[in-house]
Amino acid sequence: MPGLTVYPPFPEDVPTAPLLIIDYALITAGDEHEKDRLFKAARELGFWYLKNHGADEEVDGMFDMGLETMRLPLQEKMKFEQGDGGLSFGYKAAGASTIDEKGTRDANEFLNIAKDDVFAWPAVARRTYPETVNARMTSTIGPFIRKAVEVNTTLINALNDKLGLPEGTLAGVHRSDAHSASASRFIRTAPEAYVSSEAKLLLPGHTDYGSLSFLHNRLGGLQVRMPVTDEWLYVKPLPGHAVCNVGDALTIFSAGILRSNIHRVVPPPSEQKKYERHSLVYFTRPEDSVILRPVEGSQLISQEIAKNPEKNWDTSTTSKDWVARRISSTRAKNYKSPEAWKAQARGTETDALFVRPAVNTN
Ligand SMILES: O=C(O)CCC(=O)C(=O)O
Ligand SMILES: [Fe+2]
Repeated sequence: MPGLTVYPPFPEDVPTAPLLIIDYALITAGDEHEKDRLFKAARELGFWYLKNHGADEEVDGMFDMGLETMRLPLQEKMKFEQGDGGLSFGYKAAGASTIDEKGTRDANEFLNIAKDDVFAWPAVARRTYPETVNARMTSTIGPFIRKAVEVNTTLINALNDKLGLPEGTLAGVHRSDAHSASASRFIRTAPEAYVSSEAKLLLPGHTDYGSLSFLHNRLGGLQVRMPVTDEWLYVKPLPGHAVCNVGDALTIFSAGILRSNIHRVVPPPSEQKKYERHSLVYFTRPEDSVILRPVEGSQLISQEIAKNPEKNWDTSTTSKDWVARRISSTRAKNYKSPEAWKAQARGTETDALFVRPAVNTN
């Protein structure tokens, strides 16, 4: 059975998040007004829809490949389990992650495929994958990853311009031939989880670890937490539109100008609950050895740093370690205590991470 290529009706009475629709064709044509709109979306909500991205066919293929892989026997999939060491490449079984500080297990299966393996194919750069992945490496996964890299690079270059950075500054820390944690992720969540999930959360509130995410949904469930009001609103899937969002690394590179917004996944709304949920993301993450701190060369970023002297945006952490900390700390096997979970599993979602301890003047 192919993936769910139709978009089941989304209920009319459910409030949805007001994401701007950015036209990728205008961005590639260098339209300054559209680039301004992209910059606005990346600063204010950190999420936007992207139309005319040209990846629909590749996305359909990835949904089929993802499902073929998920339908393999669990025992087969477990041969490719991602492990507990902080690398996210490979298969993650349902229940292998925690979704809250009590250690409640998640209900999602993931298939994460490293960009480095796709570009190195048939050589192995990071790890091996199930046969269903190997069989489609050239026909499906390669074309999708190349499109996703192209789209995210174009958006990153547009943001680079609007931040007033010298040309190619951000692209220079996201070179596609350098090793990074960049990867595609296919997610499957069975409808039983919508009722059995203790916390009624499929993915807890989080920010993405990397720079830019290129997400494809057919079923509702994704929610963003609105700035100011803190209200959780569904992101309605729109045919032909990707959902893009800023991750922690772009927030740090820009000293907080770009917004890595908190989001989560809950069961699909009303009638949509009868469907199994599948989603597909491509995460662009910085090169492994890049230290996460504001980049130099932009007046806008320097001014932002000067305006907020209480924030220390220099994490002194490489991208590789940043991602590893966030991934390994949510593995169920690594669960220690509510305090440890809260301290370790979060990124920019605790602004506190970047606030220097108050100086005691008493
Ligand atoms: O499944 C979705 O809609 C979102 C997934 C997500 O936020 C993630 O994998 O980081
Ligand atoms: Fe996410």
